[in-house]
Amino acid sequence: MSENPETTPAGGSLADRVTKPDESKPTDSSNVSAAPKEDGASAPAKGSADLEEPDYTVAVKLSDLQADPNNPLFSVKSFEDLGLDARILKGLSTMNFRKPSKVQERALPLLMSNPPKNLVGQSQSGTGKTAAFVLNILSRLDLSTEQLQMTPQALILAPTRELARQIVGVIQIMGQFLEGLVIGTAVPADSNARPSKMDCSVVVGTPGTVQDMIKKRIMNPTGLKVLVLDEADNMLDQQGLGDQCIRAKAMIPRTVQIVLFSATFPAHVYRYANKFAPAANEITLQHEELTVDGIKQLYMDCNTDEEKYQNLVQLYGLLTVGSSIIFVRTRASAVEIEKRMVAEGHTVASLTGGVEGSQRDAVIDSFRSGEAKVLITTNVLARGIDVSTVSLVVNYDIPEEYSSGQRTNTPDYQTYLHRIGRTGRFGRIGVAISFVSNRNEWEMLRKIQEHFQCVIDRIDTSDWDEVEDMIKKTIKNTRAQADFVKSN
Ligand SMILES: Nc1ncnc2c1ncn2[C@@H]1O[C@H](COP(=O)(O)OP(=O)(O)OP(=O)(O)O)[C@@H](O)[C@H]1O
Repeated sequence: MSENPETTPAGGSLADRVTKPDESKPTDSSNVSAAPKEDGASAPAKGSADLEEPDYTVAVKLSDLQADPNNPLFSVKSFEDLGLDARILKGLSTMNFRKPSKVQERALPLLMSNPPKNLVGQSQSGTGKTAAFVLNILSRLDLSTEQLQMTPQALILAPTRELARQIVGVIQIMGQFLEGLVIGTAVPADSNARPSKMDCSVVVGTPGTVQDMIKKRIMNPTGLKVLVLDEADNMLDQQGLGDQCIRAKAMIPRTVQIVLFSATFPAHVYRYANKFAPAANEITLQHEELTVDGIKQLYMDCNTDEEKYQNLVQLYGLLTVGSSIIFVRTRASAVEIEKRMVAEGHTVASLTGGVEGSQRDAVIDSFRSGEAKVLITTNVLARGIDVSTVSLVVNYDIPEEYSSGQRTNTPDYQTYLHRIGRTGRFGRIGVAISFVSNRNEWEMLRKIQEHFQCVIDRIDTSDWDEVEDMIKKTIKNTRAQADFVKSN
């Protein structure tokens, strides 16, 4: 069992309802593009197909990547071919989604066929799994009466409040032309807030809060038709979350379509996933297929912990080229590094599970909007978070497996992959740098390369100008495979 030092606080009680401003009219586009800034994924505002990064050299267009059969974004069909409702197609077009990705093209027919079948779906980070499950849900909703609009028909569970809020943002935009669609967010409340009833068509939340709401009859589960677990391997495997998911599932109709998605499904969780979603259709990958070509993986030798810090400070100028996420092992070191860097005049923010409720929302929102460009965090944000401007990820500490609360010196392969996957989203280019300061970390890095059959190159820190040049050059190519393909 992989146990992260960070877990989502469970059992909060606030329902944060998001209701359409005017049910009779589709939300206007100014409202829509404002939404991701404060809440949802950053990409839908501009659309991944329509990068506006004028300073950067765009070497390969998204359409080229989507035409390459070896690319996870490849597809032969169009969204129209997938039989989606015209109002949903209109939502996709405002997001600038021109063609489905491979996982969308494969998953949607399996998800949308009748009678509904369960699905266990795997695809690389940043390849559009969210749209795959959201499109199925939107297609299955019956919003023909007010009562139906106010009764949850689909439930999406995610491991963190940040991811739940992000998914709400995606549904808001994708479903903006569906009259009567009401979305509820079920995440832990600030301590003084009162829960409001989940009178909505779709609920997105963290498992502890959802379970609590069903128990307290704040949420009525009897009309549910679809249950989605995003980051399903983590949800089923992580201490606490797994039990909460099972209890939530026991409270909802047995007839629901169960959909599990993740970039990773380690073997022991996969077997369990098949029990959770019986007789499911499956879309799976080999672990050598899991790394994303657009993410350039590097490492930096640091002799001591202090040298890790000094290298981070040296990198600061690069961290702010786009946006960056620094992953550390513990909440305490996130806070410590933040304090030290701020005291030295750098602008950084930190987000850990030690912070709660709306305070956490304020930090992630300022990171999404670009106000804060460097975010120091723990594994709490390793999964799912989609901020398209993130061009650099730093593993200040290499992610490690825990056993009975103790470190094991064994790399946490899944977390490594999810962490680096915060960059290089949907065909973009990103850089991931791991700091290595002792023999154990070196050994873990070696195992990671072996496991994923990938090469992690060393950065020579004897000449910082050169380091800067190399990283900048990589980051400035916004599309995956750009340089790698063209220069070879
Ligand atoms: N068909 C599409 N065309 C253009 N952009 C897309 C398409 N599908 C998804 N995207 C964009 O790609 C980005 C990544 O999508 P998403 O967050 O769903 O990835 P994911 O597979 O869930 O990744 P992770 O495993 O990290 O959670 C998002 O910004 C999304 O808006």
